[in-house]
Amino acid sequence: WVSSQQRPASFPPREPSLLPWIGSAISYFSDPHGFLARCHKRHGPVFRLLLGGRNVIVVSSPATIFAIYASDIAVPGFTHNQVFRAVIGREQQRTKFDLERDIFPVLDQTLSRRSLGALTRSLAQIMFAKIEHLTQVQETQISIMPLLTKPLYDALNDILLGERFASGTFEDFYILDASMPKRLTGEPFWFFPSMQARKRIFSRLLDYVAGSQGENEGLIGGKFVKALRQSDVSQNEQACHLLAFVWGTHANTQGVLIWMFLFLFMDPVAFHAIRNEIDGAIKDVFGDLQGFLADADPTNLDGPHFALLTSAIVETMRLTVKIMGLRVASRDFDLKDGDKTIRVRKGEWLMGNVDAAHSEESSYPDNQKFVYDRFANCDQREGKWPTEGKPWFSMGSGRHVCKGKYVAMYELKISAILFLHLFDITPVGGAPAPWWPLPPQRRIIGIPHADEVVVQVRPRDWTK
Ligand code: HEM
Repeated sequence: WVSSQQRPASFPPREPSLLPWIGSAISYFSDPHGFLARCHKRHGPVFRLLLGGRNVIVVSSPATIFAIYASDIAVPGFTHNQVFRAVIGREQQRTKFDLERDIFPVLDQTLSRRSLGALTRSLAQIMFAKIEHLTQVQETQISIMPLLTKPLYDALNDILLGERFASGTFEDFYILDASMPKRLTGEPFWFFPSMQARKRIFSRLLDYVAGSQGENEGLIGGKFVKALRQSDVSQNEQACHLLAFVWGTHANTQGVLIWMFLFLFMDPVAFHAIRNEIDGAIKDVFGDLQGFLADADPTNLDGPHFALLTSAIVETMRLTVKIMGLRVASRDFDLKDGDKTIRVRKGEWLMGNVDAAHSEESSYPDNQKFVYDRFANCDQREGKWPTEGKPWFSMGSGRHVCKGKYVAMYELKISAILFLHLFDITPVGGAPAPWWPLPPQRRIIGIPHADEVVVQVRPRDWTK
């Protein structure tokens, strides 16, 4: 007792665990957000955990999370290899191909805000063509997931990969994606349906790479295949890389889109305010729907005309996207946390507690609530992200900020505008269930899967 009294208190404090090697992994993976919140309460904003043999330092203050993401000493620990392994079910084969070196520059070039024009010229039109038939029927009942995300999935594949991979894989993608939380954390699961679904998408991608039609096929697909071929990657392995890319392109955007509509169903005031804003902007900025379809450039969707919609999108992400990008220290270094210094050792893992940052009461009063106009008065001039200066990490930040940040925002806006402008959408069975907040057992590390909600879709009167 005496010696423990004399030992200097270690900083950061360590969360005790009885299990060697496993440490706190079971508590963490069964309710990541709840577990971190309990540790935060016990130890304060910085603490250490043992997670499956890894020493992880968790920090919660936004300034320290920003510092980690900006640092070149803290390198991504949850890399693309892990996404590959989760989607494909095995490690990448060793080849000369390097995703960051060979494909990231293509993404930077194609998906940067400035070059988005080529992508955005047709997205609204292709999507409209895919949902126009719903304006001809009086009423239809359909699950919200395919309603909202299938047209977007098909349209984006058409643009990014080209016509040959434009349609026919949505249902299988959905089955595969549903198994991803378990695939990523290595939990056992009933894998047969998801393996079969993966096999079917894979065989489509194998045909795609075998019949590749040159580097200009789609905005990214042709260049991706060319880079893989130049690195002597086999066709089988090429299809695997493309499959991991397809998952990364769609999964998060789909999750956010569904959650935004669920939040709007639960908040009729928000629903009507955003729809009024959309109707007004289509009239004032574009003249009518045809004008919008012809000219839905990202610059026309920024600014005050869509301030509420933009705000609702980033607010949906604040609540649902709390991806805690892990980093590994590539050498020893000192990390400042307010007036304290955290000594980080080479090989230690660092985790930003994004949940704590997104729940800061001083930045986000009533922080567990969906407040659709929370960001409406922030600076939303062209190209500005309304969360600048706020503790908001849904797209990461710093060196490895999301490469699809602008395209994702654009896709979400186009989808919301088309669906809210064209249709009345209501959950079947009257008053919607309170889908939020989620019970602890449904909180996962990525975006939680939303319930299957069946909605009634009716064309709005003006479409007749
Ligand atoms: C709402 C949709 C999306 C969300 C919430 C999202 C979220 C994120 C987050 C949080 C990170 C950083 C992870 C970390 O720090 O370790 C990230 C990275 C990345 N995202 Fe996204 N993402 C979305 C859409 C997209 C899309 C549409 C694409 C591609 C078309 C994309 C491509 C990437 C890539 C390539 C990276 C890795 C960047 C790097 O390591 O340098 N994302 N995303």
